[in-house]
Amino acid sequence: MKDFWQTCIQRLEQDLPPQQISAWIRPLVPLAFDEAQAVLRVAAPNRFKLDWVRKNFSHQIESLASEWYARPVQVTFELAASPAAARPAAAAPAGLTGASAAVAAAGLAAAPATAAAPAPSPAPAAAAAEALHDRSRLNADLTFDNFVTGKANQLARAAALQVAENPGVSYNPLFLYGGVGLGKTHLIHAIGNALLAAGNGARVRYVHADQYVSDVVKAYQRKAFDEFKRYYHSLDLLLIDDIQFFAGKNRTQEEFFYAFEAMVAQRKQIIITSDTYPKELSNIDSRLISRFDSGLTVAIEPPELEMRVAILLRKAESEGFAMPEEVAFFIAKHLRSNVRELEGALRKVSAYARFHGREVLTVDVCKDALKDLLSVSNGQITVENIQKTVADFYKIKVADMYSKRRPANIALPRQVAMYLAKELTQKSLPEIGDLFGGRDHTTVLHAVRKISDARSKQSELNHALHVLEQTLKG
Ligand SMILES: Nc1ncnc2c1ncn2[C@@H]1O[C@H](COP(=O)(O)OP(=O)(O)OP(=O)(O)O)[C@@H](O)[C@H]1O
Repeated sequence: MKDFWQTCIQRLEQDLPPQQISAWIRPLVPLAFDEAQAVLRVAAPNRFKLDWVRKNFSHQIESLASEWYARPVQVTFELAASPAAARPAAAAPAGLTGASAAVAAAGLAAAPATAAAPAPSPAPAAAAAEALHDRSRLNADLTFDNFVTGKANQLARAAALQVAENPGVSYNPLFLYGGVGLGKTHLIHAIGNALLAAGNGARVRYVHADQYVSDVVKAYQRKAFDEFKRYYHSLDLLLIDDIQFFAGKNRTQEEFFYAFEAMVAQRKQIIITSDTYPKELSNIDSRLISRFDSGLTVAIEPPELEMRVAILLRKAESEGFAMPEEVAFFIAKHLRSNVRELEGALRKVSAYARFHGREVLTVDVCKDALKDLLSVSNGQITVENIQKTVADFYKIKVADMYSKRRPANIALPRQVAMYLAKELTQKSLPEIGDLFGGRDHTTVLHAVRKISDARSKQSELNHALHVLEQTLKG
């Protein structure tokens, strides 16, 4: 068993970052392998790690064990100091269920010394870890392990991992921005969860910007600003989601400014998410905007096709739902805007297949299940629609799209709209020119080339185009 465990760690080291190995895998202790039942018992040091490992790594460990023992092996996890781990295993202890009970009843070898000392349950360390976790308001399901990576988010993920490993040191603040449903919230929970799991008692708090605003209001009403300040300033990691909701909330912005200054001065980590990059935030104090931009600002882009397929396959697998690749490709080709939309589609397809008793999921079944979603996403995009959306986005008048005026603040949006018209509609260059106030087709061609070239070099323009495409595709 020891040989297996060593190999298992080595194999996991090839797939997982070192931080995850030291946080999750090394603290585990293999207790015994029951030959008759093909069950491997593994102890985790506290309840939090136990739940996490069971949820995120049991699958990988099980398949490695099955490979090693050349038959299907079940892995069960238990608390290291729990009576189950300590018992010499003559009879199943009360409260144990399923495989653990079977294993205990089957009579296993005595647990190793680390796990053998009888201890009162629950272990104090586990209780403390749980309490920290509850206070943090983190969702334990959102981890690095189940965050699918692709071109669209690899930078953001790398920065997030770096910050989770060296909080307060590498990038402070870390500012993540991107459109709806692209995984910003997921990623910041993953950072918080990783930090908690490292088990050094860090004080972590996730808060949505709206909640922070209402905390400020409550502190104001109760005249409890000192307490409010003490709490926020004492955190080691503050994760604040959707900061654009601070717009126009002056008192909130002021309080946040003080919290920000205090935390950064003490090398406490702040991570912020937003739907746009700092300079584009409206109604936010310029002092704050410059602070937001003073660490590392990274975009999360909408996922590309391959990544959308990978997300669908991964999510289907984790829900025990068999999805053929061609079905995943079909969904991913039609639903392009964000991950939340993909999750919704997956739920629909799986419910539909279950309801109609379809065991084998085909593209036709999928078309039926997603009829509504697909008709919306295939809705016609018109040049008029593009002109209006782009004008709103850049805060100019729609009439400027056809006018002959050429100041820079109008010329760029107009070129963007021409580019999108070429990309998203079937119209020819002369037809697009006509719709832009009777311009020549070479003007349109110039705009298309210019924007397409600029988008590959300027990440802000690229992001703006993604947002516009997402809006237009609904
Ligand atoms: N790369 C990814 N891998 C796996 N799941 C993802 C990924 N990106 C997003 N998700 C999932 O998609 C859903 C939406 O993501 P999330 O809530 O993090 O988006 P968001 O960017 O914070 O959006 P909003 O701005 O609307 O709050 C979540 O269930 C999340 O777990």
